[in-house]
Amino acid sequence: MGAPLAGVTPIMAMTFFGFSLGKKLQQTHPQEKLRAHQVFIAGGLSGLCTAIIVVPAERIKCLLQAQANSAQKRFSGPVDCARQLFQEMGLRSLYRGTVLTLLRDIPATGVYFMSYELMKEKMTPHGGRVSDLSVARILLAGGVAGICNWIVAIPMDVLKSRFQTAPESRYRRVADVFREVLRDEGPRGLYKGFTAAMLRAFPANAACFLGFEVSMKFLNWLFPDG
Ligand SMILES: CC(=O)O[C@H](CC(=O)[O-])C[N+](C)(C)C
Repeated sequence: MGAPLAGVTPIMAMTFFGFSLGKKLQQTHPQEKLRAHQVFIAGGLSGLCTAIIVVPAERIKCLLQAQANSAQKRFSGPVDCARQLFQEMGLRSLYRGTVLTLLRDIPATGVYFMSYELMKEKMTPHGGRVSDLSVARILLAGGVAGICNWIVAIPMDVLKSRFQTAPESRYRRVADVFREVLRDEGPRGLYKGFTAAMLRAFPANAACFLGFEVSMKFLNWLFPDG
């Protein structure tokens, strides 16, 4: 539990940093409202930026989860796992699964932020301000964004987890893992874990966006000109 929790904070910080950078790069002035496809692009950039933390964090998480279900204990914990991977094959081993993570997170994070912004806009009363939305509406928008994110992310997430936990020699290319899942389980195999991901997605992301909005309000109150 400790390791995933310790990983979530920098990942979410990087997620929101990448998104805000993606928005700034497309705006001509700070108040400019972006169109839906521009919000998607900003989210995609966020997915790209987070890969630097997400890939090794998930490689370690997936290996430890796989080990928990087997009799053989190769790693004593996350730090030992990182150390062993690095000693064996350097950064290349820690960053195994980068392509699949990018294929998952660039589109999924684009959809994540786009659906959140669209939901907030749709729920804003005519003539009202998006920034005045109630807590319940922010929770709803965040929860729906989490669901949309996972609908897009799940197939690549299934492939990525398999790829990251397999012995180095098992798959030569990313396409090999895709072919294997389709051959053994059919297209349904790409949606393994769908229900569990959905059950977690709504509350986790509702809370995440509420935390983000509250922190932003607090920071804007502390530094009104910042
Ligand atoms: C795939 C993933 O980590 O999704 C995040 C939401 C969640 O439920 O964990 C969102 N994001 C990729 C934007 C960090």
